[in-house]
Amino acid sequence: MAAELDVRPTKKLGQNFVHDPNTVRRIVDLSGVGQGDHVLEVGPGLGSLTLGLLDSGAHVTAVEIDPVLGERLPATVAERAPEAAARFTVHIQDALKLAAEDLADQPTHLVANLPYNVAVPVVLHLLAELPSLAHGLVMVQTEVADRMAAGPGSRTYGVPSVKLAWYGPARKVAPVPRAVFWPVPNVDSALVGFERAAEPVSDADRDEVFAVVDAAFAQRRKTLRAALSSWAGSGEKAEAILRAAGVDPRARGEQLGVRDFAKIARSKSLPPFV
Ligand SMILES: C[S@@+](CC[C@H](N)C(=O)[O-])C[C@H]1O[C@@H](n2cnc3c(N)ncnc32)[C@H](O)[C@@H]1O
Repeated sequence: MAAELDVRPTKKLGQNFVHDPNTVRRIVDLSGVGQGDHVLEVGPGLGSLTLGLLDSGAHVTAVEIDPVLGERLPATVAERAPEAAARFTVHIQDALKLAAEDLADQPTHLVANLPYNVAVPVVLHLLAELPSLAHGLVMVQTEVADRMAAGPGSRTYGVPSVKLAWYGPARKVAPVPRAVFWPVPNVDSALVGFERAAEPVSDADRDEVFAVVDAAFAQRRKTLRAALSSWAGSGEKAEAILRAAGVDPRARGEQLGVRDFAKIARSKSLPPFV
């Protein structure tokens, strides 16, 4: 298909296309999407996953940054799946700038083979921007999949793990061999599934919680007392906030779960710290 379109994939946009129909079927099956579901696909590229998603009976809204690829998609769908054309929409746009009001419907599922360099920012942006998004299955670089799904205490636990956990649970679903892509990337891939939790983790302000997480992991080898001293205003203040939150000031960020980070943020927003 790529040769037919005279496409020259660019590394900058993470353009590695899945050409294996079994992999497409597997992703669609694992995503659980079907008749009547509303799917958001980021980076449809040449449309192999798009066609698989449409084949399930789902409505698909695709967001593609590359106009050369995006402008071809309606014709590809009309030719390969004419019965599904009415269930397909494409926006030629940066997914990192997508806003709820750009979309005519409210997607419930994110299913995507993501551009690897922006995979985590895209997922976090869409979860923040689209409250209707309840389920996700995304293909990312294996190391990123490990970071997204890691729990406290693990070597790969970090900012992506905690921020994703703010929205709900994430898990590494399956590895994907590099041979299914064209061009073949020099990294391995994996599928990550995530769900939005029915109840928020905490009523703390998300931006405040994320600020604590960023500060704690910016110096992950340091104790929380030291790592949070600038965020709090001083080491003494950091220690008092941590104690009020019931968190040991000598602990490190990598030992805390998302609820602990939320308690720390809450604690700073309450007297005597405000
Ligand atoms: C890994 S390829 C996946 C292509 C296709 N879904 C597949 O599986 O064959 C990533 C796609 O995301 C697009 N892309 C890159 N950055 C993007 C962004 N910020 N917003 C939307 N699409 C983007 C690329 O142009 C490319 O088509």
